[in-house]
Amino acid sequence: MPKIIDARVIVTCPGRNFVTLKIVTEDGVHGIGDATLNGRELAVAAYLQEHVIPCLIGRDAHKIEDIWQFLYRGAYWRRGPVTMSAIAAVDVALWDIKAKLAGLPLYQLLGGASRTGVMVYGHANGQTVDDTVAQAIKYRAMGYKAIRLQTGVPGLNSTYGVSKDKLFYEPADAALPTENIWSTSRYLPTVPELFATARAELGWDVHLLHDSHHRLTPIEAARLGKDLEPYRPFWLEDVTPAENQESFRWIRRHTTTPLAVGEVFNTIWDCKQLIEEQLIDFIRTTIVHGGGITHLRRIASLADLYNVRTGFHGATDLSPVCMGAALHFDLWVPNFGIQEYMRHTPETDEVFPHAYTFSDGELHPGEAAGHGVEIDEDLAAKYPYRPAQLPVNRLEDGSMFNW
Ligand SMILES: O=C(O)[C@@H](O)[C@@H](O)[C@H](O)[C@H](O)CO
Ligand SMILES: [Mg+2]
Repeated sequence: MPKIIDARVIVTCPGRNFVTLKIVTEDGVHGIGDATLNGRELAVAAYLQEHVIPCLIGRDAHKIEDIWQFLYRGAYWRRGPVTMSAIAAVDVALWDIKAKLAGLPLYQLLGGASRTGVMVYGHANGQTVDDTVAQAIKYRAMGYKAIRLQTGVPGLNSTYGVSKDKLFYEPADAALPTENIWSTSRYLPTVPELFATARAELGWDVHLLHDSHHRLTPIEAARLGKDLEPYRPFWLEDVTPAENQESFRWIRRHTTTPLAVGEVFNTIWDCKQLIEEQLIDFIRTTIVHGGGITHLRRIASLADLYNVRTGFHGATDLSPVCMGAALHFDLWVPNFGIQEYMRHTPETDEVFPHAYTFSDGELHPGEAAGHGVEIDEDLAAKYPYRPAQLPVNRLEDGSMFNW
């Protein structure tokens, strides 16, 4: 058996913080998994270091399912983003090892390729509608077949998704949370205007998406969905918080705009009702926050029964390790929808050399054995951890709101 003899947590900040778990077996094969939880990185690092790693030493790296169940059931305290990100890191590192030992790219172990490439969407953003559409035109020229449009809201200093960097967006911008101001009434009219201009300029041969970042009530979301129907969006993302899964019934009753949700979910229990009642069209939970490949596979299989497709989260805080693993999953999963692809900084790409490549609006995980992503530990050590938290939002009258 490939016995686990060492496991270590690597925290590095090549432009932003990433937590990576490296597991090493007796015969020298190693695997890595992403454990990054934006703004709460060290909680996962400590969970792994103090509570998980001691349990891994001496185990058979091939027993992925048994180790998953051990960590999930064995903790007694189930679910939650910290626990599930830690389990995901172990799971992905073990899948990496298994595929390396088999000498195969990971997607072959999952069931082989179901498609030739993974359609991705880019994140076009700008202060004004015209700036955003100009960015979208650039994405189109780069070959993207799907583009998410985010624009500034007149009268608000900043809003989710709008930044000075155009290929990546980094919201965790300070050691303590930045305070933003939010107004739903100012925001709501901007999106249909953005989509009308985008359709006029870009035409219909491109998928357009939008993220409301959990800021609407169900009935406001229903209104936005109806207003966008003429522009045929690919999806509206995270329109309302989903702790109460039933609330999506209200949106569903009023609009045919497809709905995507779930980047903050961490288990199948967060989306069971949403899927079984067909209240959503795309599930966004990704490998690192959803318990790894082993658990995501269960979510995707349930979703497949109800015509819900995958649309994994892929912002900059999901490390190249998560992206690599997600792309193997995407290439295989029968009910694939789309994959978010926000590029990493050149420094991040250097710390995490990877086999995945982009061309013609699609990513491909590559043919390297394993998931195809490595970490350069010497380089990683040159970028020490920097405290950074996500922003918060207040309404114009000072009330705390969802960011
Ligand atoms: O869809 C997305 O990419 C997001 O909603 C993220 O930008 C999200 O805000 C960050 O991943 C939070 O860490
Ligand atoms: Mg989002």
